[in-house]
Amino acid sequence: MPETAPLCRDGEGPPGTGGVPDPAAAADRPQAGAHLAARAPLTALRRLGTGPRGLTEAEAEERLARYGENAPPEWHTPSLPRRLLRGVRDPFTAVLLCLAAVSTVVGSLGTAAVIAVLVSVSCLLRAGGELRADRSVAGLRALVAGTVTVLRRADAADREPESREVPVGDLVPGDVIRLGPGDLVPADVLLLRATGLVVHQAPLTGESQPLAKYVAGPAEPPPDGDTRLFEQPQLCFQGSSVVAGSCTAVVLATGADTRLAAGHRHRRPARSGYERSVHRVAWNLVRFMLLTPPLALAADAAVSGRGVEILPFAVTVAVSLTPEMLPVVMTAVLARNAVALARDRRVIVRRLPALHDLGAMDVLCLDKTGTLTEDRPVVDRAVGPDGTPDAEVLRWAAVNALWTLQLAETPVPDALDEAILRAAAARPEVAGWDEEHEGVAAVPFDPARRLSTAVVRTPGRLGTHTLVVKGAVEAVLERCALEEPEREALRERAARWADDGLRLLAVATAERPAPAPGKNYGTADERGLTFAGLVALRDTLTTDAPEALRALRDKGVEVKVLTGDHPGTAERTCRELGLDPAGGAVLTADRIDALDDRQLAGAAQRATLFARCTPHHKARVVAALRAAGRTTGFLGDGVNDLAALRAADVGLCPRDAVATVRESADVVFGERPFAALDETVTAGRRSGVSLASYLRVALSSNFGNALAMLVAVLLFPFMPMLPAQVLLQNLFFDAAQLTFAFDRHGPAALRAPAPLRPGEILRFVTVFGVLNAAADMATFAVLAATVRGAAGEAGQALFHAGWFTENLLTQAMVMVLLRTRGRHRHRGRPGPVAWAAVLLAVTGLLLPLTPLGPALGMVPALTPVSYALLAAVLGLYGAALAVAVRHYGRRLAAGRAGIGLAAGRGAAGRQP
Ligand SMILES: Nc1ncnc2c1ncn2[C@@H]1O[C@H](COP(=O)(O)OP(=O)(O)OP(=O)(O)O)[C@@H](O)[C@H]1O
Ligand SMILES: [Mg+2]
Repeated sequence: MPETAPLCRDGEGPPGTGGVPDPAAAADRPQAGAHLAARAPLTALRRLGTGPRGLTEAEAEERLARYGENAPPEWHTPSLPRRLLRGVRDPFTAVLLCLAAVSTVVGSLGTAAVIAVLVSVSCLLRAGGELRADRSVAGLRALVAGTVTVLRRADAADREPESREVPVGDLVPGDVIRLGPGDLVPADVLLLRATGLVVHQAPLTGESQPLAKYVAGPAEPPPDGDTRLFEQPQLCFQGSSVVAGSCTAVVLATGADTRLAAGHRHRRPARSGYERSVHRVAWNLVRFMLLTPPLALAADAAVSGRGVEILPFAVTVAVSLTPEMLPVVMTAVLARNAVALARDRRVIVRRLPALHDLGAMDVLCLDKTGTLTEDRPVVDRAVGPDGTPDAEVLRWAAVNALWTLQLAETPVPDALDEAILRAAAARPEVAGWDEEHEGVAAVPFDPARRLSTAVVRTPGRLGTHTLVVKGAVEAVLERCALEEPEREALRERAARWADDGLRLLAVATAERPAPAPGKNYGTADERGLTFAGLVALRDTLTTDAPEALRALRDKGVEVKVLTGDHPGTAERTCRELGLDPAGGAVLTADRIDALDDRQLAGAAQRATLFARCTPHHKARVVAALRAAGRTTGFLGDGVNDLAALRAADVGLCPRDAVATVRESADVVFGERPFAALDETVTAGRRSGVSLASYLRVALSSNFGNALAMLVAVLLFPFMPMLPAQVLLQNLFFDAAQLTFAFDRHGPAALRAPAPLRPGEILRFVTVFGVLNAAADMATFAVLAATVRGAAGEAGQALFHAGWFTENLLTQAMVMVLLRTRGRHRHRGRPGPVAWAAVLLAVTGLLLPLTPLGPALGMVPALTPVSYALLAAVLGLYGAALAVAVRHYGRRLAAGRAGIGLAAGRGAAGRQP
């Protein structure tokens, strides 16, 4: 806040009259355009058919029926047709559709039909998976749905409105609401009164700097037509969040009429680390796929010159390279784990890809107050400047708390204020504290300033006001008129108490002549204060935190604490949690300020505790950790955590977090966060490991096959497999791969973070794809030797049957062997993937023997010798795979990198 920021005076805002309902005006639905017209509060209230005392219950009910629910746009889940359409936008689907078009043009209608079936099945399965996941989360949405403080009257005769909490969805135009720090602006509103209000409008404007909002005084000219809508000081919009201060406002537009809803229709959400990883892998494949048909044609032209006759085959090779089921398996893996978390642990994953990021997370930053502690502070003692108990200190602290609450009209008091008010009410020695003073102005607590200030009339002294300031010890002491040694002594006393785990607030006062009418108090008046004393409070540790954090560290997730509190208090908390902050130095905000981003990246990795952080510091530390290549999670609950939560790879919060935090978090815990943290991380890792093993298997096998077929075109005067055969075996393989969504993993696989690394995956796919192609070449050699005797068509049918069988057998083998390394494998009964592999192998062996075989152009008439040779090729391939997996896994482990084959750490999607 700038030094000259005004401390708002009481009584600012519209006069408490008017509000005569104007039914005619109320009848026209308030549209977004009405915002601009509605600058003067009184006019707006009249046009909305309401008054400063809000609507009656009956009016609100009638309007709710008329305007509908005030649902934020992200609640509107897309319909099934829209989901299906979205599936078509996927790059693989797009390529497949192109290939289908080419097939149709060259008259290969069968191929086109098979591709159409593949695309439809994939889109349907994917949309179904998403729908299921959305439904399960929607069921829990009520659990985290926000409420808002609204002023309503029982009936028109009722003069005084009652302030009560209603679900955000029940808000209607004309409602008068109150907002405080951490609240999400639930609709488009016009301010009636505001005190130190600062809002963050990034979701609407992308502007990261918070903006002050206020009611322009009657003397101030109305903003001119050029002032952009979002910059108008008297308007706040749905989707913005209150960073500091408070206000009373009238609702102008709700639901689909808000600016956010209007903008939402045109915006695409940003990509997460996971999406970037998958995207990179996908585009590399697409490039290769697009290259395949021309490559096949060119190769053929060079060798045998069959021309367009071979085009259907070339298209088929490209199709066989496509992992059609990739989007399906990806969605299914994530959805299945998210649904299980919602059902079993009441954990809501609001953004599916966040589950992968959670599994990749290798450092978790935690807020202290309210997350690691209960945030139910109790006043322990209040002492004067000399360190002896002094009731006067508690009295001033209570006066500050009461008047900041009253004048700033914050809907809910913060925990420290509540504790002070409770203590003052219970202690006879401060009796009467709430009647002696009358408040004049106030600035509510702001985590960046770490202060709250109230101005009250001084009893018995007309024309004199008393400024009462309370806040963090350092922030208050630096504003007090004290000699340096004295200030230092007070700081030291505070540090000693903080070491005992006490939370501290300093209190100071100053008498000032009342300013002339029209002049306001400014933050510059908070200088030269008289130090009154300290209030010490106790807060208890969340009982299940130590155990949960230990479990997390055992799983390779580093834990760091980022707090706005005193370093001493925070250090004590860390020790009680079993985190040793002394190992790495404690970084305080002033030290963080002294470091540039690069230095901070190093320092942030070493430190465990970061104290006296403002919201900005918390976000900087998180960003620095990410820049250092760490996948960073943030768990917090307060307004001061919002920026950090947004800066993290994955943001987590408890259910009772402030509304803005809940709306920004990727994962919301429905019950105690620490009770479910371990399982949530494990679910994330399970997703990551499943996805990585699916990608390894599907891509290396497809790549190997495509490579082998391209080479075969060069070597043989006939096609190594007919298009229909390729497509059919592709279909079988795809179906088998769907089981990856249900894959099980041994505990060893889940012991370390499991990020998807596109670079590693592509390298793996290249190595194992070439190995796979080599096995296919060996198969070709055996088959070529076998069919040498059989002439023409019959020989080809034999060749085709042989390769069909061998190919499905190798794919089955790849499914089992490339999934996970030995000790990471699930022990016990074979899982769904193993069963699918068996089924695939059996299909490969038996299908050519059924009537379908000859219908597809396959005649299995291999000699026993050929069978023996093929078995040998298969055995050799299996052995080579096993050796390569072991070798590759060890190399990866040595390089501290992993794609689920080995333990590793690092950021998903950010390495080259
Ligand atoms: N209502 C209040 N009035 C005056 N000072 C306050 C108030 N609430 C907090 N403070 C002071 O400001 C400091 C910073 O508060 P902030 O809310 O940023 O973090 P915190 O609650 O201490 O810790 P955490 O970041 O772990 O939640 C507190 O440690 C306290 O000294
Ligand atoms: Mg907190």
